[in-house]
Amino acid sequence: MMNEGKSNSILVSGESGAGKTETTKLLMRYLAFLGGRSGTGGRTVEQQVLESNPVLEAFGNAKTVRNNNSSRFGKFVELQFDKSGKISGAAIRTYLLERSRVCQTSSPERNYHCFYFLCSAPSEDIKKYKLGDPSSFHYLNQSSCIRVDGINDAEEYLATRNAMDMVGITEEEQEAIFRVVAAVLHLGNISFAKGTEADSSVIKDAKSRFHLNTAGELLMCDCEKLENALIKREINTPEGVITTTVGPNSATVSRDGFAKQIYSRLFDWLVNRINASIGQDPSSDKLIGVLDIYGFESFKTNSFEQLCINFTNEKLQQHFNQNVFKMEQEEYTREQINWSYIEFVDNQDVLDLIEKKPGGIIALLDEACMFPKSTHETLSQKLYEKFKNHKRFAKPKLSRTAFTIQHYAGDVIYQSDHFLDKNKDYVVAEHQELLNASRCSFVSVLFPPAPEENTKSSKSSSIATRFKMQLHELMETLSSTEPHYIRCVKPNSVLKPAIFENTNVLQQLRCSGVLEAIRISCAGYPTRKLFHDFLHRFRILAPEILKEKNDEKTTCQKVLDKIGLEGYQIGRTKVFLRAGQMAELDARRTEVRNTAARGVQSQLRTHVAREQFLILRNASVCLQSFVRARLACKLHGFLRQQAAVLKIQKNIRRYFARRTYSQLCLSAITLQTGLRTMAARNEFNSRNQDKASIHIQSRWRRHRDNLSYIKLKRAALTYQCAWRGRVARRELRQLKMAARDTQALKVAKEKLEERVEELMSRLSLEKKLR
Ligand SMILES: Nc1ncnc2c1ncn2[C@@H]1O[C@H](COP(=O)(O)OP(=O)(O)OP(=O)(O)O)[C@@H](O)[C@H]1O
Repeated sequence: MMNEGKSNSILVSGESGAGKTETTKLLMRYLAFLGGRSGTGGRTVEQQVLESNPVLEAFGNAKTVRNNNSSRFGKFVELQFDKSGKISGAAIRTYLLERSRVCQTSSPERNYHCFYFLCSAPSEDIKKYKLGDPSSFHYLNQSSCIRVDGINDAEEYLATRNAMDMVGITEEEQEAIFRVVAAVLHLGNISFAKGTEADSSVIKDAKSRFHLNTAGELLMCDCEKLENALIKREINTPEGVITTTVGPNSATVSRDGFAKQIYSRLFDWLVNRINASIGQDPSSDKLIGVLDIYGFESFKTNSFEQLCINFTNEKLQQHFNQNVFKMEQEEYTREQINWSYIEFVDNQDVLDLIEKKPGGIIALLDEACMFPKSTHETLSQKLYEKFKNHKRFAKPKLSRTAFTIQHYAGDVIYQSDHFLDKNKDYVVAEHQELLNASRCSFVSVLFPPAPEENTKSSKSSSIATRFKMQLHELMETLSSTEPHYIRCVKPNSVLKPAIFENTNVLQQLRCSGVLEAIRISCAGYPTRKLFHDFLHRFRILAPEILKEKNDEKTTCQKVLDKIGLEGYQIGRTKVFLRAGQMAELDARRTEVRNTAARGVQSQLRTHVAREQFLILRNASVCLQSFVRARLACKLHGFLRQQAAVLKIQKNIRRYFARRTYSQLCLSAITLQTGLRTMAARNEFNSRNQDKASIHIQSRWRRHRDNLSYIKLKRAALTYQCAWRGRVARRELRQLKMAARDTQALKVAKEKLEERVEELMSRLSLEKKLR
């Protein structure tokens, strides 16, 4: 798409249950991977598109005979790309939701998944919406199939709510959505009985009234008005508005119509809401559209929906024929290349039969809807009459209302019984007014007031015509894009893996024109390019040939010869290539470009790497010096800290040591003092004792010595006295002898006398002292 500058579309087709939806999901995932924006904040467009699938499947898919998860609506997803090839926006367009399923299901089919999911919701939700087992609701219990293998309704309910969160549907909106879904279920349980007057009806019983009131509460509208809207009709006449009543059957039809309208509007709202939250890119001019539309259907009983579905498939088949066969072969002829024409089955006549205006089935159906007196029988008669000679139309032998159309995929018998009702697309004015006046803004938005002048035209609008117009628009979109086809083939009808029903598979391949498509792609030239475009793209494979001054055709021929391709053809203005040759040329071109790119890249990378290296080196040197400075600072700080710590430790230790020492000293001194005091006291005591004993001894000795001295002295004195007396008497006798002789003796006599006296006084003194 980016190379060619042209939008693309992928048309996924096949029978119901062949795998279209699954293929579409894989495609979307692949495109999201290719064009996704990684790393952007929030949810990307592609994520939101992928996450919208569970929401649309919950409300638009149902179990059918052919597929447990059959899409009951068509879907065209438009991925918009910006100039850089990234997804910049997306839009989902849906086509013709099968409304009748809301009110009518038959075994073994189911109604839309969301009803069953809601009935398996957590108990608080069940209580809030006054729900119960699915089999208690008329819209669900018409079929005996309530559960489907492989679908866990309770888990799916939570998954759907989760997906709603993802696509940006708020909690209040989700609450309102499920309230409306529950209201539809309750509406279905309202039964009517015949009223007292003719053509009138009343609410059948208390149970029906309960459901009526619950539906009214859930839709937040007046219950009495809801009842009137179901059993009464207002008719505008020139004289004024007349209110009439309707019988039970008409009331039931009115109820079902009401429920279908609500559900289809809810579905449209969901699609619009998802589109609004994904966002479009108005500036985008390139898109890839993926079309997943309901597959061809042929049941036992086929009705209006099957006609629309098969009409769509016919349209798509024609698009396929146009692109693969008609246009292809026309171009071969125009370009005058060697070609033998391949036949194919053209389905233009079936399309004319259905959509031609005037005179096609849809036109006749619309016409019949305009006449109040038309019935399905009159419609059938008209069809039989009009197409009695049409080779694609037939009347089954024993039926008065059925008709057969020979589709490209086989004959289908349609029962026209409900064609008229199903084709009418108008909202009963009373229903419109009632819900528009709802106290719930969500419900009133679903039913905006219809403009006065449009009321008439909307009454007459038909579903088939609207659908035809939608398809026409779709075809126009597809025509402006490069189409790609994916044909899904259903291997078996028992929905089991690894079983291939060969006849069935072959029939599908034949009907969808795949066999002819294979023949044409084997024999044909799927790729073609204008000479100029071809040379512009592939000139790099042979640049020297371009230097020669030849015309474009010859240059193309020479380039292709040089490359050595075989089997191609040169037309008048274009080069026609066989399947795979373009890819081969592209591969060679890519190789040449890659080699050149590698040279440029290596030079550029060297330059960039050197620049980066220098920047890196400077930065790293700067960083290193800074880091080193920081480390040195840190080390310095650490060392300072360590020194401080040591100092503090030293001081603390010194303090503690000193304190301990002081305490020790004090204790020692105290101890020493005590001991010394004790010793001194002992010494003192002993000295005192010694002194006392010495004193005593000295006193005693003195006393003893004094006594002995006194004794000695006395003795000495006694001796001395005795001696001296003897000596003195001897001297006295001598003196007396000398005195007698002389005077000297007289003096000596006197001296001796004095002496005797002195000694006598001393002796008396001593005697006194003693
Ligand atoms: N590629 C696949 N791999 C495994 N199973 C697949 C694949 N494609 C389809 N199936 C199985 O087939 C079933 C039907 O596929 P899917 O819903 O895609 O069919 P469909 O063609 O879209 O049908 P319808 O037209 O009814 O919507 C899937 O539920 C799945 O079980």
